[in-house]
Amino acid sequence: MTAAQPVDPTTTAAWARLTELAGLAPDLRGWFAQDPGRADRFTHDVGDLRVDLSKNLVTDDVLAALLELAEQTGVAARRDAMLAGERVNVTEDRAVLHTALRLPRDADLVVDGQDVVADVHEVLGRVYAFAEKVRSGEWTGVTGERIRTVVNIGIGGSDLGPVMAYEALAPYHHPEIECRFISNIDPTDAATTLAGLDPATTLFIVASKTFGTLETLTNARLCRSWLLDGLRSAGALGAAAGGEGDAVARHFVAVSTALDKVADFGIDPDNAFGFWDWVGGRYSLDSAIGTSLVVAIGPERFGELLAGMHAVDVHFRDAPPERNVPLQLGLLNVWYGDFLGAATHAVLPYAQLLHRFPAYLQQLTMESNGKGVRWDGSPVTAGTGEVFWGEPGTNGQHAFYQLIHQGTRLIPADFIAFANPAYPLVDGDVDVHEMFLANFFAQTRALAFGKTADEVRAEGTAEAVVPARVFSGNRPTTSIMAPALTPSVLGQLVALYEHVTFTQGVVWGIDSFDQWGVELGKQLAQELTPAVGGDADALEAQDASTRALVAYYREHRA
Ligand SMILES: O=P(O)(O)OC[C@H]1O[C@H](O)[C@H](O)[C@@H](O)[C@@H]1O
Repeated sequence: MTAAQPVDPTTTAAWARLTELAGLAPDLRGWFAQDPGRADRFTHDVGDLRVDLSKNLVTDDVLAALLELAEQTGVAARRDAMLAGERVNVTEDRAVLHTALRLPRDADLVVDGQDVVADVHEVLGRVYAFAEKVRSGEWTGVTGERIRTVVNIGIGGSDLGPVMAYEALAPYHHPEIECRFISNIDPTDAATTLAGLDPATTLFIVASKTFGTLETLTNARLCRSWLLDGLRSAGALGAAAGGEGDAVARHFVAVSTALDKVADFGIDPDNAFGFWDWVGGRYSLDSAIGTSLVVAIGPERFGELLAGMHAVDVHFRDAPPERNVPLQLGLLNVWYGDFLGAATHAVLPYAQLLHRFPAYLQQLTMESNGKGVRWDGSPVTAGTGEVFWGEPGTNGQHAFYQLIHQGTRLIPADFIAFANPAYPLVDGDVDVHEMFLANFFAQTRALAFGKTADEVRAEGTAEAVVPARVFSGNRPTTSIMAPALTPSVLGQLVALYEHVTFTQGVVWGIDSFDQWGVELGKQLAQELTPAVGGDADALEAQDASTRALVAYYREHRA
């Protein structure tokens, strides 16, 4: 079964009610002053995450209307359809089962007669066995030396998730193995990432769901040449019994749903780890796409990441709407985007280790919900897909927070922080992490409650400067805290945002699991390649601007 027709959210009674409520002026100062239970009532736990929604621009009435909107647009029914393996990815006619990747071994899920749980755990077992061999040094390169560097070659979902999680879990890395990541087709990426590496101790993981992505296959070929040239000039290629083939077999593994193409590339199918078309690229960190991460942190820790994700899946499935955190966060995003005019959403981790988390979320949220048609092909009826962006605190404070505090645009922000630092350091007798957290608490407070003109005057400020120093407040934030950034907590955060994204998509009637919008550029790049290379006819077929740009390139290249 595919999905029911999307409901037009703007025709629901809840939408009408929300439109009315959007006309009321927000008043976080007043709401907190009059309602001592507000912080408590708007704070929920999901797994190890404490999520405080109370500094959002919502009243009980708004929240109730948002929950009605979810009901009237069928969020729960579609969630259940997704979890059961129905083909909710309508435009690609596929099931959407990233949640199956973290089901425990004894769970039950049969889709189209296929035992999905058994399939998932079979591949997981192979990935774990491979990772253990690399970690223990049993897996060697052609010269018999252990692997010291793992280079993941992938892009989009085959890069952003693994990089983000590798960076986030630095304290859990194997001490003798470093992972690096090549994604961009800019040759600088391969050149700088490979610089200083020893081919004899380097292992490549070519990660591509389709195994047809130009960037990844080009980079994989560059790396293969680098490997073979390096081994040859070190006189090491002769050590490989099978010559080049054996070297590639010892130094290249692949992750893909297209195992036939992996074999065509020359990678031994025994060294390939599969996954399934029901895993979207941006939802694939917890599939074999995470192999580099498994090598880095080990199977046990990766298992904790999966368990953390599963805990949030269970919450999303079972928690009642009044306590369902991903559901409420998704609805809040709809509230800000469609009723209060927000076009962007900041994600501000107060954890340096999460420095790639906003970039990861950009693909998850924007490739999922940046759509103008609904899953039945009709145009969307409301604004969709806000721009996600962010940087770790406190760096952002000294850069763009000015605009969040005093600018004319509403920017809802998620603040993420941990009670325990990854690296506790003291400056004299000051705990630096405490200083860091004080900034997190201060920012969310300043944004919510601002500073009135009278408060500014009371500090003795000259009248002419008072307006510039006033903070309006009523700038919404969600605070997410956890005891520490463990693999489980990272998994919880990822699953949380996956379900936030899903919720928004359903309200808008969007297929959050296709990405047709990336295709045109890819197609035109292929068409343009001959023109860039000097083919006059191909150049002639271009528009005037593109012709001139290509001509500029050809005139100026060295
Ligand atoms: O994993 P691959 O098949 O190589 O795809 C890599 C990426 O490129 C595509 O164009 C999509 O936009 C992404 O969703 C995908 O993650």
